[in-house]
Amino acid sequence: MINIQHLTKRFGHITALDDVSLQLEGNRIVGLLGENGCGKTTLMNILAGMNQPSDGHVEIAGHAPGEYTKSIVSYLPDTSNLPPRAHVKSLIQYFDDFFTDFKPETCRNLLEQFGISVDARLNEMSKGQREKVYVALTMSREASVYLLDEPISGVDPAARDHTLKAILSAVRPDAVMIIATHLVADIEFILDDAIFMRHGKVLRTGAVEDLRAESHQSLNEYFKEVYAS
Ligand SMILES: Nc1ncnc2c1ncn2[C@@H]1O[C@H](COP(=O)(O)OP(=O)(O)OP(=O)(O)O)[C@@H](O)[C@H]1O
Repeated sequence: MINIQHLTKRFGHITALDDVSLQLEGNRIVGLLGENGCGKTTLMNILAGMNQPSDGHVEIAGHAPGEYTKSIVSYLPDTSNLPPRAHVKSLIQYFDDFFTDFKPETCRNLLEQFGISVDARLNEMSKGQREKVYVALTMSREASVYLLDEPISGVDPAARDHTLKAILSAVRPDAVMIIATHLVADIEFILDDAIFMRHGKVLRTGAVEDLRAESHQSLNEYFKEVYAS
């Protein structure tokens, strides 16, 4: 589904991504993990068609990121550009007008599970509630690729499991979902694969089950060990 070959992204003298190659199949949930500034958001932005590679090659379902891939990629960026004064119901309408694969009923259902009224305004909500609105909107597209950048960092720990289960209930079975996060302990139970990044490079990649078996520890413990060294 996603083929990345020798991808490099430079911002002036900063190399945010350095010769990254990855192949990601459908029907997988992938954790994109690593320290601050290691290139996770840059990679997501390139896959979402919001930023251009400096070098290398990216294909999603056989197409370079652009108009077509935007129609099959549902992206939840780490900072929202949705109008803060908008009511949730207007955002549902906006997504419905803009994305042909958007399912308003799925969105209302998710919001109900999160206990969020469609009459509420974004700027009247807490950070965690706003994140849940963004999750509901993003997951209500019948996309082939879901890109979630820190989707639950503002959600309180007690509600994270519930939010992640709601995400899982909405993801299309043949889709690939990439979740960039620092919250490895909270999220590892839903991951099939993990990508560890450092300084713009892929440090380690593999099935979470294999990483746990090889290291004899949880993904979170293994993650801490790798980044402590
Ligand atoms: N528009 C930009 N202009 C200049 N440098 C940038 C830009 N975007 C990202 N960078 C730099 O590229 C590197 C990677 O940033 P990126 O946001 O991809 O990291 P990240 O892994 O998502 O970090 P975090 O976990 O803190 O969100 C950093 O050194 C950052 O300063």
